[in-house]
Amino acid sequence: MLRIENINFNYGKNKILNDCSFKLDSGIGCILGPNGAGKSTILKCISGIVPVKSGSITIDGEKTTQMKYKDRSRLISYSPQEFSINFPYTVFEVVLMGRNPHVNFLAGPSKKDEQKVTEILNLLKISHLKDKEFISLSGGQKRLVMIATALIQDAKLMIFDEPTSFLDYKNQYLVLSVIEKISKEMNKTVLLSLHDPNLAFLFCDNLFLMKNGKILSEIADKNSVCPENFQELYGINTKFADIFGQKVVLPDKDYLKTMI
Ligand SMILES: Nc1ncnc2c1ncn2[C@@H]1O[C@H](COP(=O)(O)OP(=O)(O)OP(=O)(O)O)[C@@H](O)[C@H]1O
Repeated sequence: MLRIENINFNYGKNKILNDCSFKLDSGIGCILGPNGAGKSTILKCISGIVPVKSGSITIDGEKTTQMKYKDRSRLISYSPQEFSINFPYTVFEVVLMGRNPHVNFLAGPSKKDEQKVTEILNLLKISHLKDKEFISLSGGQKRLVMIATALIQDAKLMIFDEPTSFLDYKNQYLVLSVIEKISKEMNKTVLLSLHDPNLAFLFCDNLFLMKNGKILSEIADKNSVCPENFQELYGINTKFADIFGQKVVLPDKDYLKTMI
């Protein structure tokens, strides 16, 4: 499905992405890595928000870098880490905008598009916010609305940059459960970034470990990730456990004490 081959990206003279390659065939893939590793940058490159300097990005064999904006928007949705909307749009209007790639410019959104907004707001349990102005919402509520806007775009590949940031304990699980449900039931491929490896173990099929603008391994089955990988990635010792059949990682507290 998604193939990233040797992509490079600079901000000015600073090399940010260095020959990154990986592939994601289906399901949910997660990029894990320390602050500043380049996670947001690579997601922006794949979404076409920023242009890659060299290398190739394809979806089902089609080069996305050469696509027109509207064609790419039907193929890839992108939910950013930060968002700002200054106009007093309601939540309903903001989510409806997610349908733009499918809407005929002259006819405007249809009743069916509006129905989809209601469905997605119900799915994310935020229908009570529908008439509120987006700018009046809390950080976590805004995050849920932006997730709804991405989901309604109905793209083949859905990209979410830290979809759990600002969300409370329950809503982190709710959002990832909705993403997982949509990925499974509607056969969507998802690429996201997270900071919590336990959420990644719980919801994601493949992990891509990223450090200093490089993907450390091209394909990382989550079952093969081990404490050595986390030592290389974050420079801390961790302990892995199996709890109720679920892989879990915890930092080694004795090791943490040696760091301070
Ligand atoms: N607009 C920009 N101009 C210049 N440098 C930038 C810009 N955006 C990001 N960078 C730099 O690119 C590098 C990678 O940033 P990026 O946001 O991709 O990392 P990240 O892994 O997503 O980090 P975090 O986990 O902290 O969100 C950092 O060194 C950052 O300072």
